[in-house]
Amino acid sequence: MAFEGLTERLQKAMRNLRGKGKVSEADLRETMREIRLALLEADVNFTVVRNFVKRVQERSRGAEVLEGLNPAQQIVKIVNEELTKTMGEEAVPLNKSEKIPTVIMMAGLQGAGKTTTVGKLALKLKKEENARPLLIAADVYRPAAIDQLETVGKQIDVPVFQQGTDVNPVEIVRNGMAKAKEDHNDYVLIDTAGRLQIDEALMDELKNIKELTHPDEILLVVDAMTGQNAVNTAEGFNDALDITGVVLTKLDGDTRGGAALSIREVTQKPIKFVGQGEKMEALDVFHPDRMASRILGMGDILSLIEKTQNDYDEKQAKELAEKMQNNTFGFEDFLDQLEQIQKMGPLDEIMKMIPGMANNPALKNVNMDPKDLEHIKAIIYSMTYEERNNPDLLNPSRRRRISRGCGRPIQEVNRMIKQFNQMKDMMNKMSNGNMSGMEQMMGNMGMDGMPSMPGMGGGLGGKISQMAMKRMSRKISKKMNKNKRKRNKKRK
Ligand SMILES: Nc1nc2c(ncn2[C@@H]2O[C@H](COP(=O)(O)OP(=O)(O)OP(=O)(O)O)[C@@H](O)[C@H]2O)c(=O)[nH]1
Repeated sequence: MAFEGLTERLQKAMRNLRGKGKVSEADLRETMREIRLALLEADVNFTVVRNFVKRVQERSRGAEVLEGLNPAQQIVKIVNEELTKTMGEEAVPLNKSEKIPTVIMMAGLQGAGKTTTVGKLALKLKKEENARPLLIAADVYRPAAIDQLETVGKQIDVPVFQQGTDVNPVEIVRNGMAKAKEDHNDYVLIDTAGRLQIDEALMDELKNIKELTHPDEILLVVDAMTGQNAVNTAEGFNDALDITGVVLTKLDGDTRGGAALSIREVTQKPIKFVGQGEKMEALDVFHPDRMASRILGMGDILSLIEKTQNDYDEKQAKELAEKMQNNTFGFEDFLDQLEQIQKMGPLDEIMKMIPGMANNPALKNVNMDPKDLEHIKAIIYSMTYEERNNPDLLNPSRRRRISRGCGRPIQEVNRMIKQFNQMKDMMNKMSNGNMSGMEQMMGNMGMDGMPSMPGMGGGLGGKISQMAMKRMSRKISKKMNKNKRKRNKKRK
């Protein structure tokens, strides 16, 4: 799971401050030492770590006294804000040309995910802007690369311009650009060659393509799993090409966090997108604040809502919310959800976006590996219609019948039903305004045991969660209104 170690270590560092009315200089030094080690272990660039810790330490010392926040809560808030700042404050949109086509040149080392990202970005533009992109295959050194781009193009139904491997790449790009003008494509995405390492010949070729096309974007694709190497690669490409942004791929893997946290500060270039899976849909805009929350294990509810909004219609979402609230969520709905979730990406990543779930031990028990999904479906298919809609009917003899029907062991049937009930219970609590998710988050952050706040469930931590909830609900309603406006506009 991405950032797992870092999240745990940062939470542990801040837990040391738990329950302290006043943070002594020694406490602060110890916490900063832990934070520094956590970041270094996550392969964050040394200078970035030094600057980060210095800023957090300075701000924590002179901790601006916020009404209602105790020192420990303030430090969590400072760490969150500084993590965000390190990654660039705000999401940076794609540069666009006033005249079509907008030219996006994609660069990166072999295997970083360049070709895949070209396809993902083209699909995103097509879906979100109704764009008509053209992809140009300019990697002539590996015939397989051209085939791969052709396959991607077919998959997303976007044309690919290619001239095989015998024509000079700059010439291919020149011809591809002419073709795009002729066909009035509004975007051109150029898939350039990759090498195992940065070399002069490659850089010269890329410079020539840059000179020819004056791209609006030069996006460097780097593999998040390679940590410091990704940062060094970004530095090298940036020196040669003056890139305009970075796409960080494979954030769905168990990357430690080094690349995400270092690239912006080292290169001064924004991370614009993140790749979070192999599927064509798995490309998301990079939001530094959401990534900071995710790293701190505070969840990323906004991205989760966006993901669901992309895949659900409003009616479905409303029905689901009602079912959660009335506790009438049954196995039929569960099947629907499983299929939706399968489309969104790996389940553990989705769950991590829910506040408090990142390091939740319960999550480790929610055993829904994609390969188990078919078994889960088989179990549900062996239930009668009544049983699916009223899981309380599932007594031992019915369970044995289901087990025989689907050919899965009874233990597995029992486990699945138990997990389903746990999930249902959690959904019901969260949707009925019982802030268990938020409480858990505060618990993880070492904020439990604080005096309880009137109007918020018992025994939870202080004002910061109230503030976070308010901010979050403001953001959510803003986002939903924006999406509504977009939809209305589309309808017109
Ligand atoms: N899990 C995961 N895999 C990814 C992601 N992006 C790309 N990949 C996979 O990484 C592998 C390499 O991706 P490519 O797109 O072929 O890489 P490339 O940079 O074009 O490589 P060359 O064509 O060899 O220069 C493929 O198996 C992709 O499916 C991602 O965000 N997550």
